Amino acid sequence: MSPTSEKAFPVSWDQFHRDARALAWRLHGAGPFEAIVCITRGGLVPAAVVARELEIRLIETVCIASYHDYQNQGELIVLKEIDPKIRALGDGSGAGVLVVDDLVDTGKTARMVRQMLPKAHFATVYAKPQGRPVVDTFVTEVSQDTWIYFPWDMGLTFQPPIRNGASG
Ligand SMILES: O=P(O)(O)OC[C@H]1O[C@H](OP(=O)(O)OP(=O)(O)O)[C@H](O)[C@@H]1O
Ligand SMILES: O=c1[nH]c(=O)c2nc[nH]c2[nH]1
Ligand SMILES: [Mg+2]
Repeated sequence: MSPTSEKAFPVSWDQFHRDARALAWRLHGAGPFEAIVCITRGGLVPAAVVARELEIRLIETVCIASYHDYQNQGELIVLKEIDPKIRALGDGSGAGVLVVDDLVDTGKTARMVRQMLPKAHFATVYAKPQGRPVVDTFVTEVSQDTWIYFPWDMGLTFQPPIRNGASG
């Protein structure tokens, strides 16, 4: 993602819950899934909603960080690998495993997890065009020059009146 995204796409908790539930509806016909692997930290929230809706109770994490400095992507760091018991599912291919993240942007994070679980089903709530080919199921696409603002990263602040020069 470029250091200064031109467009902002702010998402409230309510909207995120609706979108994550819409993702669960789409995934309902794509399973069954034996386990969820969520890509932390962003994948934790949609994974909780999807796990509840699809009644999946076996949840694993793969911990990857790459946006160390706000909108600048750096080196991908794997802080925790997938448990070998989960990697062994589907004869070691990841078949029957659902990988969940909040979004794909460049697709680098998802591609790295795909190498670990080649036949897993990849699902994100939001997708940008560069990352879209890496995911099997998503809910909403936004343009590449949009930054998605998640509710866990935001707080309530005063908004100046539009007439005083507030930007959209
Ligand atoms: O498609 P990409 O360009 O690889 O970007 C997408 C990834 O970036 C964000 O994670 P981040 O590295 O910021 O860590 P976090 O989930 O802990 O916030 C987001 O949650 C995705 O996992
Ligand atoms: O909060 C975020 N919003 C984004 O649009 C994005 N892209 C990569 N990582 C991201 N994190
Ligand atoms: Mg993430």
